[in-house]
Amino acid sequence: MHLLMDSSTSSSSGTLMCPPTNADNGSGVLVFDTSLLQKQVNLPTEFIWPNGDLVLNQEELQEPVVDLGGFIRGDEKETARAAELVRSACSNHGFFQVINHGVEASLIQTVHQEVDKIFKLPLDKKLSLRRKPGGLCGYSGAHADRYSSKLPWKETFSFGYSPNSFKPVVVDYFKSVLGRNFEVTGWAYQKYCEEMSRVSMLIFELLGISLGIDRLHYRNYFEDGSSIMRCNYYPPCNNSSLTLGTGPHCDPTSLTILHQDQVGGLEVFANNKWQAVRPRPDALVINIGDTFMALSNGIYKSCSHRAVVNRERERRSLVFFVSPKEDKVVRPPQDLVCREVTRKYPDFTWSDLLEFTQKHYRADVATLQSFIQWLQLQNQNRSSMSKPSNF
Ligand SMILES: C=C1C[C@]23C[C@H]1CC[C@H]2[C@]1(C)CCC[C@@](C)(C(=O)O)[C@H]1[C@@H]3C(=O)O
Ligand SMILES: O=C(O)CCC(=O)C(=O)O
Ligand SMILES: [Fe+2]
Repeated sequence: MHLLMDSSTSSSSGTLMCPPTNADNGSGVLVFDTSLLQKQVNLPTEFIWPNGDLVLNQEELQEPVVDLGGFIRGDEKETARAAELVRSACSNHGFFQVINHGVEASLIQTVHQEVDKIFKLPLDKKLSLRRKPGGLCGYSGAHADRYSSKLPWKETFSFGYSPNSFKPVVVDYFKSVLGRNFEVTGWAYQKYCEEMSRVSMLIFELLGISLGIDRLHYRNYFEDGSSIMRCNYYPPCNNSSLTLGTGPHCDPTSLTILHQDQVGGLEVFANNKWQAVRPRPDALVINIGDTFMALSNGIYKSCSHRAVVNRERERRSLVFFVSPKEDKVVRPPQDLVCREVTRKYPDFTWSDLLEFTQKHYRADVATLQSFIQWLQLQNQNRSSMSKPSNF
């Protein structure tokens, strides 16, 4: 593999050298060079994950496939049936697939093809698009600019989307970072994000119905939300059994809408074992994130999942993460709290949780619990600072 490092740092993998690129800490940054890495026999230690995270999947997840057609048409019986499937999936592990969602197959196909235009760019061009420290938008190779162990075997390209903008924000982003040649690509992703946002609103309505609260409650709450779109590219890996494309984690966001190609690799930890999500070209995979778990007072689950890599085949996935507007308080509706008697999580904002995952904590399976503890500590410190001192 080919980790380029600064000359003052030695690597376990025998790497090429380049000047330090991380101006912040001057320690040098590993570079995920896919043209070289596939030729290497041994996997560099930076990419090796602990055995506990690598346990093989045993079977396929039996998640419901929810037909949205009847709900979109306003058919009451079919809506009730869809809501019941959503309720049972979300009370258990938080994963389900949706079909007849109204997103054109040709649009999904186009955005998958466009992924290659980004990841097949020359390495130096991709590095010039790298996401800034503490930020989320841009290119990342194995997250090597942020971490030095348990590196994910993937490249990502991420950008923001907000539903109520009057400007085509995605097109503008593509044009500004990649130039005019990427205007068409930008439009494909703009349309895809608009469609994902539309589907997310349908799902929020179904979630409201399934929880027996005002059906528009979550839909209205997320109307001015903020989203992150991420393209994932997982190159083939000779040592695929030692590494992971995305390590075990719960999404810190509220709702995730994912489309994976036919290679497959998404796995969910449910009923005490890893289970594969079968790829379906016509379906979108939906899962509940930590913020929605808090918004449902813990009734709906955000569950651990990961992406394994393939020995022979490259894999692509498109992920749309939905979150509330940054400063909006994350608090479950009163109806749910009354039913459950107690609040499971304190109030927080998405902006606090986002900052936690970008500055203080590497998102994993315990992000929400760790964040709540951190928040409580911050609040204690703040209140002790504001108390009059007796010395
Ligand atoms: C708030 C976020 C943190 C991550 C990007 C967004 C949405 C999901 C998060 C992530 C994908 C969860 C898995 C681990 C992670 C580090 C990754 O492998 O990409 C996460 C993201 C991140 O911090 O980049
Ligand atoms: O690529 C996948 O299938 C999973 C990616 C994922 O879980 C994520 O990006 O949060
Ligand atoms: Fe995820």
